[in-house]
Amino acid sequence: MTNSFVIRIPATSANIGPGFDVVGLSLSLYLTLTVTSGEPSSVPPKITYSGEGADEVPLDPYRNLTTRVALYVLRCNGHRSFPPDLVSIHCDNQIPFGRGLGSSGAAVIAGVLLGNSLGKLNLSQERILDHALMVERHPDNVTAALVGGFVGSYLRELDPQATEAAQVPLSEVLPEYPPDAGEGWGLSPPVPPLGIGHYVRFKWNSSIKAVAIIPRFELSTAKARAVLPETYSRKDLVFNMQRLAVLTTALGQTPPDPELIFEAMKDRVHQPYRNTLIPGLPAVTSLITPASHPGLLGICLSGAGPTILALATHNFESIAEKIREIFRQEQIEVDWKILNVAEGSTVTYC
Ligand SMILES: Nc1ncnc2c1ncn2[C@@H]1O[C@H](COP(=O)(O)OP(=O)(O)O)[C@@H](O)[C@H]1O
Ligand SMILES: N[C@@H](CCOP(=O)(O)O)C(=O)O
Repeated sequence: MTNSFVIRIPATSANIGPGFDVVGLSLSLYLTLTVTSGEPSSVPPKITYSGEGADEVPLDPYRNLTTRVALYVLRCNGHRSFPPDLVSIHCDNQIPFGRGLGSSGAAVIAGVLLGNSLGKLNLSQERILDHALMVERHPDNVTAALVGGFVGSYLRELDPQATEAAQVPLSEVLPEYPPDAGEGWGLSPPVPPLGIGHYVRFKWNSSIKAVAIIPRFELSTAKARAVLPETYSRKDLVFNMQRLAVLTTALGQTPPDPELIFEAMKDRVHQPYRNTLIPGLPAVTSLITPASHPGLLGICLSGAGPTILALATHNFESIAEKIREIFRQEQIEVDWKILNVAEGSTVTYC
């Protein structure tokens, strides 16, 4: 007899301008896993992909990010490997890789929910987040992907022992080899400390949609983090905090105030440093305004980029086409999509 369940995770846009590593917004593009169990066997589960990333993602369950995370969760909770009756996992992916739309955060949440379901672990939402934060160490994408909506989160300051447990290198959290291939496999993985991440959902005015303008090139989050400085001036931090404090309420107000939101989506902590990696970004954020494009509320880099996120209530197409024109001047082609704010992740048993 076969059983199956479906895991669905939304895309996310992190930062929304000033909220670097703090806020995230879930968006209506999805990573969907269909997981099938059947007769027990010693053969590893078969992984297949369709959609975004299908031609580049590893299909070996000991190398694929989602299944490695699932294995990590299983091993933290007393299961050595995948259950023998796990036959196949099909991933249908709408979230483009390396574009700042939270593909890796979605893959990580998918992995934690997969491990939780396969091991019948019944982990609380808080514990699910703890496991995800051992892998993706900034909370903005994973929290929004898990709970949905417009979300602010912080990492709790841990005691020295828990800090050590939460700082082990990713290669130890997610070793890449199969169970019989090395000494390290016998060791227990680092179990997440309790209550690493905490979050709150902000209100969101439902007339606001997100236009994602997606350049046709990838930029890894790691590379876009490597260009950021270690320290900031008080002036720049105050600039961002003032705007973030206003933004988290302004996007829930009716009607949304374009002038207030446009200024509140400005940033001095990450976008200026990422300009060099995303030709066209300075022009996009300075040339298109609510005055030039009625309906526009604000523009920011989505996550670590290169996608641009324009929040708007109408005139979506003209905003997107203007941004396309600016990128064309830099010889960069884009695709664009009008997205809604999405609900959080779901697991549905068939
Ligand atoms: N559905 C997925 N399954 C497996 N690996 C994935 C999946 N989505 C993303 N990844 C991995 O994450 C990488 C992209 O992560 P990252 O650089 O953080 O960009 P993003 O902004 O899309 O999260 C991909 O190149 C791939 O290695
Ligand atoms: N706060 C992070 C967000 C990265 O998001 P991603 O979708 O680009 O992975 C950052 O700005 O580095």
